[in-house]
Amino acid sequence: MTEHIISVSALTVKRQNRTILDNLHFTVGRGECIAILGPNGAGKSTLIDVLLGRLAPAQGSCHILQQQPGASALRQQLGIMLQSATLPANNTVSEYLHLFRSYYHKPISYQHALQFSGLTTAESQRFSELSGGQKQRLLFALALLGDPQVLFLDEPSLAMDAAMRREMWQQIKLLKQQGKTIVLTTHYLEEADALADSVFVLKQGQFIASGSPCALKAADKSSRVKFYTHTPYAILLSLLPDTPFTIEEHWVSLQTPEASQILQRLFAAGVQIDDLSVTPHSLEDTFLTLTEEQAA
Ligand SMILES: Nc1ncnc2c1ncn2[C@@H]1O[C@H](COP(=O)(O)OP(=O)(O)OP(=O)(O)O)[C@@H](O)[C@H]1O
Repeated sequence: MTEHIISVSALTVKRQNRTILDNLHFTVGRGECIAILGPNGAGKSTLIDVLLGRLAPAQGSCHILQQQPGASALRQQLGIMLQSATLPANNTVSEYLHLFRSYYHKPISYQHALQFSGLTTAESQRFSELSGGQKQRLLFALALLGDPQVLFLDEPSLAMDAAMRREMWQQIKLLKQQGKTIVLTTHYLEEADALADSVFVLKQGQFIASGSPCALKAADKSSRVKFYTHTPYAILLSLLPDTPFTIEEHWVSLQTPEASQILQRLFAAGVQIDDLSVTPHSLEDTFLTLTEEQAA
């Protein structure tokens, strides 16, 4: 049986009598990574606040390693990297790593932490002298210092360039293999696709979809079709009465589960099509479809 490191049941959170999280259920096993996705204001930070014991639920329960959120026994077991975190400007990378190591009973080695930070050549730089991405990398390394069982990563790769982001993804994958349980919130859907075993899409405090990134993408079978044509808008509209499409400088874009039927119809009507591309959905498309469907 899977060991549940995190279990959340019937969780409801209210602020000023307004329901912010509504009857959420989920579990996370050892070595699993879940990604919480959702548009602005969906309730992601609120959920993290509850899991960290900073906010009490109105109803339901949360347990992390069989403890209530906020329990002192959990402190050494959790690694937390929050989007809002910052550090005083004048201390160096090396000073921060030494200082934060001293907070833990069984910290990872200084060298190992430095490796996680990716700042081996910037050990003596002050926090204020680091780039946005380097600051994030340092905060990531600090979250790992106590060799935690559970990691909370809130927008971890914000401000990172593609190379730095991919390097951090590799490290997160290794941490999963070592059995760390990870709760990730991110706006980079590619990040959720690369790292998460399960994705939970939050909208107005409720999960509107959940599953593996593959399952979510497979459930949404539509593809994105794009082509170049000089056929007038009115003719395209008459051929595609039920398919929403956009046209911009002769480029037509549409999203449909029936790409081949639609293209056959256009070809049969003699529509001249150039530079055709039909691409399967990315997790981002699926996410947008889901959140737009709910809004509609
Ligand atoms: N301190 C607060 N008091 C009252 N309402 C709040 C408070 N903090 C957040 N909210 C409300 O709770 C809802 C969820 O906010 P939350 O910050 O959890 O969303 P989010 O998904 O993290 O958004 P974002 O992606 O923009 O960070 C929003 O409607 C927000 O206005």
